[in-house]
Amino acid sequence: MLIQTLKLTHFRNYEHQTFSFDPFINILIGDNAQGKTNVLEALALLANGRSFKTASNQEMIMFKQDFSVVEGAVISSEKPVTMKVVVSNAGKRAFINKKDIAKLSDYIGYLNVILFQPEDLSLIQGSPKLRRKLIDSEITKISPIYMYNISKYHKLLRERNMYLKTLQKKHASADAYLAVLSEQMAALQVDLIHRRQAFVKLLNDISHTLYGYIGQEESLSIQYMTRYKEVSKEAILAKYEHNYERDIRYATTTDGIQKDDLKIDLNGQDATLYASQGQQRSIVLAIKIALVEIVRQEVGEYPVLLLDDVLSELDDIRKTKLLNLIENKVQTFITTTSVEGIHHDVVSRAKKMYINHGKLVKEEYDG
Ligand SMILES: Nc1ncnc2c1ncn2[C@@H]1O[C@H](COP(=O)(O)OP(=O)(O)OP(=O)(O)O)[C@@H](O)[C@H]1O
Repeated sequence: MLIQTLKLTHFRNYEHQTFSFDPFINILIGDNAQGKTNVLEALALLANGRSFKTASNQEMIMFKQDFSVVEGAVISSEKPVTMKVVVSNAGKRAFINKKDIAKLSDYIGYLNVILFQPEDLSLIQGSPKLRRKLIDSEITKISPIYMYNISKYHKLLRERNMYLKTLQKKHASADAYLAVLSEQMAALQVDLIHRRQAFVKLLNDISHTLYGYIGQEESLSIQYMTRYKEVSKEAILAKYEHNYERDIRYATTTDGIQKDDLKIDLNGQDATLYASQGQQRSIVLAIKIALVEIVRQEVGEYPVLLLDDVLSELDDIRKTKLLNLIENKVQTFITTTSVEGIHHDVVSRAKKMYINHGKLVKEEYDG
């Protein structure tokens, strides 16, 4: 997959700006708060129909404007495709080859991006929510069925929690409606757990090898931890029924995949407790490159890699390993305040774009 051009209209601090990109390495250079990450956000919006920074449409629209437009010319499955997202306060509209696409699941898939930000370095020690978000967003990109089922599950979960509140207020016990919601959620969870397990198995296999390549000696293992001993509709439903009284008392669904997590170990020891800062960086790096590889395996093409200010967080060895692994294979966008610290070979081959106050002020290949 390749992004050839990007056109921004009233997007964040860009009034009107067009970019054309290198098939391999693109470096966006500029001082802080000039609009480098905004470009990556626009690319991810183009790919996924949603921002990685905000759920608010208003935030993406330039101050004092009513809408913003992000358009891109992309090569997907070896064919040229135009993708466009229009953001207004009324919502977002997405277009493929100028055709209005009503369902997000029909829009995504043309362009896959993997984002690596400094925040990702807290993946190991951060809350389980971060790790669930990672697997959910990555599986969603390669599986429209997962995307559909996970959003249906969250809708049911909200509905169930609201209904539990009603029952709590009325001092009522579980009834037929609660049973129906629980049954639907149990069935969906079986499917979602199986898909998460298959994805994490792939992630484990690939990142295990990559972790060794990065130069770490320990053995990395990543497992999906479900709270259910038996993953079947009957067993999950039985757990729900067992919890009815407690759920009503606290007006919340105590069990479910919204509580699951990843178990990350080094040589059999819990990485959240024992991994050093350097080991954690290597684990996250291995996971991110594994995600790139998973897209290639599942979709048949490499995704686009977005490295937001992350190179400065990696030491020279890890930086070199990362760049070697993606070299001449993966279209990559790097944001940085300075090219110092990025290997000279990489810089000289890259297209360098200088950003100042929401404008592309200079672009060049050499130097
Ligand atoms: N809706 C908006 N309208 C106009 N400007 C905006 C909007 N949203 C953000 N900005 C501006 O965008 C700039 C931030 O851009 P961005 O996050 O891309 O910075 P950056 O170049 O990546 O900086 P850093 O190196 O600090 O990460 C800020 O100046 C901010 O005021």
